[in-house]
Amino acid sequence: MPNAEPLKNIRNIGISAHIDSGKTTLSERILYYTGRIHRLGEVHGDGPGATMDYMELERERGITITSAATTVRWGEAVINLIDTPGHVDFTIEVERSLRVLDGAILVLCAVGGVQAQSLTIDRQMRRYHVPRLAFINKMDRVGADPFRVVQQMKDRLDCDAVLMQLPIGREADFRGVIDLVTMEAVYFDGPHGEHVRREPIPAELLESARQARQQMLESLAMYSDELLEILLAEEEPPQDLIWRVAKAATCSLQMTPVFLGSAFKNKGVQPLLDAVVRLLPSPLEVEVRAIPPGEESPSMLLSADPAAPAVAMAFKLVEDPFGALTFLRVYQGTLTKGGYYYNQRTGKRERFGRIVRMHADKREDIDGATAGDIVAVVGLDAASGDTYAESYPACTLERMYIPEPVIKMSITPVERNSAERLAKALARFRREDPTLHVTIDEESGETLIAGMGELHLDIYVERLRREYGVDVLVGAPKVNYREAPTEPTTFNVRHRKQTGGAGQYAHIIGKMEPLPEDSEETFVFEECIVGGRIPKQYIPAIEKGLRSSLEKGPLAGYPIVGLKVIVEDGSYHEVDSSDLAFQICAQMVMREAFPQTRPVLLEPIMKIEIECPESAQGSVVGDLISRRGVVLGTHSLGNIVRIEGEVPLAETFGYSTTLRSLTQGQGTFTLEFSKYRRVPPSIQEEIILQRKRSRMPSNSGVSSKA
Ligand SMILES: Nc1nc2c(ncn2[C@@H]2O[C@H](COP(=O)(O)OP(=O)(O)OP(=O)(O)O)[C@@H](O)[C@H]2O)c(=O)[nH]1
Repeated sequence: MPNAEPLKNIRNIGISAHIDSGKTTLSERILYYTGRIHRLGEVHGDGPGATMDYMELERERGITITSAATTVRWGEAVINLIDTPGHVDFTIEVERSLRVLDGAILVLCAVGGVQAQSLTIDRQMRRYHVPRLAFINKMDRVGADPFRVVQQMKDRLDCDAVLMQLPIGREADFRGVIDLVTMEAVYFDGPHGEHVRREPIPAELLESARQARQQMLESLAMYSDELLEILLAEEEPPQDLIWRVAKAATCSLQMTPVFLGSAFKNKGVQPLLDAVVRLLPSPLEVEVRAIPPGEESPSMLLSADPAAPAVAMAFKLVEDPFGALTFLRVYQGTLTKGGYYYNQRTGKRERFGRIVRMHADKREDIDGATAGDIVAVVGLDAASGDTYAESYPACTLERMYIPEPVIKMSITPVERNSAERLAKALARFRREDPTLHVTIDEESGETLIAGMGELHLDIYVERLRREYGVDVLVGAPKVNYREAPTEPTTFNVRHRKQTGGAGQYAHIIGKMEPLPEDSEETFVFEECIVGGRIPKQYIPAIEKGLRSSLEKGPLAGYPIVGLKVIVEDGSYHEVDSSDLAFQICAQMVMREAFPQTRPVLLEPIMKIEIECPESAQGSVVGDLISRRGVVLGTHSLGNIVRIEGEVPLAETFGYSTTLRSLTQGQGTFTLEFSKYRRVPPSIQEEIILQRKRSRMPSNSGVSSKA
């Protein structure tokens, strides 16, 4: 029978955070304390590696590349746990996970505090309205300061972070936590901290615990008149009221409760799991709306009733030696083994022959799953974000936000006979990761891969070698520039072809202008033709002709963005006008008029965050400025400094090598696409010249630099 767990006991949570904050180590401890594994594997070191980093590459590089999913039990609760990567280049994994989860744990380093990726994760959690707890990890490290991290959460994440615990001891002396709700000291005994021991608070900490509790209660009272009145009457609030108020404020995203620990030193994990159950919502408490057929907005409220028609969303595709696995979140009704369900994108009816519950890379067969559950189905022909339902058309769930790629590079198989394996591998990666784009360069015939950053593409090059035995030569990374208008212009273009056979006639008059800088659109088409000067039937052909010309701009063949075209007038011929004639005329409009808008090249600007020893700050900042970068802020964290800035993507290739040498290997950085900005004129000329050279035929006798 489908999952018999009462929905109120299910928690679907993700663990997300900045690189190296300890998500995988925390996941490992959770698996251990919930009895899913009986041996702790460390992310680094010579052991077999952490269970959740099951890909060999993850074990070697000690990083989490793909989201691993697993289900654990904690008391009465069933927790579906997704461990997500911390690298901004794998943001799609985080997007995907947060999209289908009901709550999250935001892991922060007690030393590093709020770092670049924390900001990205925070934005993603808000985008998908995901309530979250914060776990300040690495409390055992030198320089651990939870109060500074809480203040950073308030300042940089603009969230009401409320400490629910106090540390007992600091750094190497970190021994446990004080539970400010129950006012108890909590210790973690045994070789792996598996025995939780609650004691009275040590006398020397009692006063600070009382003050911290008062601070916590006053913060919570902002969300509850009932609690406020009790505090004003100077009475002792009941614990269940404190938890109830904290849960309501957390689920409404008004507050972020903060817990402390050291996953590596096996401290603080069990109270965090208690908080997941107490403070994060069950699927019953999360309102999910779907988009009815033919509509734009999610107006259809889904029901958790197991008897309602099934609705589920595919959020992750993984192909492994046993076949294609599609991870699904069930939003309504029940999925049953052997049942048939329709893909709402393709309309195809598919049989769910095998339904499994996942534990990292192992699978457990089940007979079905109900609303709220996260399971995987074997052998579906799905794409990330697809909705499945019992009928067609039934509804679709909102699509995920898929960021555009900002960098591309060519890949050429070293051995000609591996071309087929290369194509198969890229098709698989593409299905799993919609932010990976694969195209063929029309001029060179090379295979181009495009993604979210150098690391994102490097990982795929490495996976090609390891998983498919395909070695590739990688071309220099190329920046996805854009071409944008800077001034308005008018146009009056006539297309007439009267040679033998059917003639062609089309005439379009109008204007084009730049879109506002902050516009989310890349192209807007409007028409305000009166009196049938151009019959309405030809308007779609005009738009089609204009859009077909956006792909290659006149400066250097890059896509055109930020353009608005308004067709105001024109004329047509009863016999010679046609869709084709107006489509050709529209292409002529772009060829003739767009250059008059004084277009410029735009380049992707990356948000960069660097952490390095204070002693290297001068040389790191100097190098960043030499890359046309700007420093937006620096924050001192003891002997480490965090430098925040912006830098053109084109100036960041190979930056990891430079940073390593500038900081004797101590520096780390994250790069995340921020916006497009105009290229300086001198560099624009150079890019256009290079582009022209690369397009010249090789026997042109003109030497072309690499
Ligand atoms: N001192 C200390 N080190 C920790 C703690 N938790 C994790 N680490 C170490 O920090 C490093 C990164 O840990 P991971 O668990 O891989 O971090 P992650 O966030 O999963 O990393 P990515 O997924 O690659 O972003 C490893 O060397 C861990 O052993 C902790 O509580 N204290």
